[in-house]
Amino acid sequence: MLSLEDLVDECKTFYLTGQETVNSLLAWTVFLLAIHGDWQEKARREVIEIFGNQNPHPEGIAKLKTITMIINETLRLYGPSTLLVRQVAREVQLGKLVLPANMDLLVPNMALHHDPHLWGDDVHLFKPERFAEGIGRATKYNAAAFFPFGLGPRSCVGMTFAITETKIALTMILQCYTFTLSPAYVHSPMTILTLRPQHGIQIILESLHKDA
Ligand code: HEM
Repeated sequence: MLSLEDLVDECKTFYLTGQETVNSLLAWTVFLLAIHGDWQEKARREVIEIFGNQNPHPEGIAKLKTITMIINETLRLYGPSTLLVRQVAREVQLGKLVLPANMDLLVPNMALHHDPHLWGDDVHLFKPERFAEGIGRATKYNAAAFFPFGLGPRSCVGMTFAITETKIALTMILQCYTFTLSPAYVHSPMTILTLRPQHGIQIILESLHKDA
């Protein structure tokens, strides 16, 4: 049975892992769409086609193909989680290496997401079309090429919730505004638990509805 302390710990974990991560993902997605106006337009066209100016609903969210590609490409380039931590339970052979028990193992998913051997020479470019045929095709079915939510039995329990939340917020932003990057923006991604823009992301919003 969970003690009160365990319960409080679980609530803190959900707050921390659930809030900052989605916040970062949404911020980086808006940033990338602000500098890639063509993808912003494609995303808006899809949103208007599916929802018009109505609030997003579950059936429509399931149909958002372009937005899904954009979110995956953002998770690849600026995934909120930059590395996973594991502790070796007992001595184990991993390829040519022998890992002793209790060793801390850092698995840098961000390095793999930026590896030109896995993604090609255009690895640093924002190209959501990589994901046009889904994650399997984009990674050539290599599970170690893309795992923004971790891998294995301890992978993120909030993944579907996080992606749905991001889609809802992004849909509502795209329905109301066009946006560009402010000249005040200084590019400086840094990791404090999640990958964040050190100085924030300054965006210039223009309302799509004259009376808004
Ligand atoms: C874009 C958003 C998110 C990203 C990129 C993300 C990423 C991750 C990663 C990489 C892990 C560790 C997996 C591992 O060690 O293999 C994790 C674990 C976890 N995440 Fe998320 N997460 C996100 C959103 C959320 C949300 C919204 C929630 C809850 C509402 C959540 C709850 C958790 C919990 C409870 C764990 C620990 C699972 C365990 O240890 O069994 N995450 N997440």
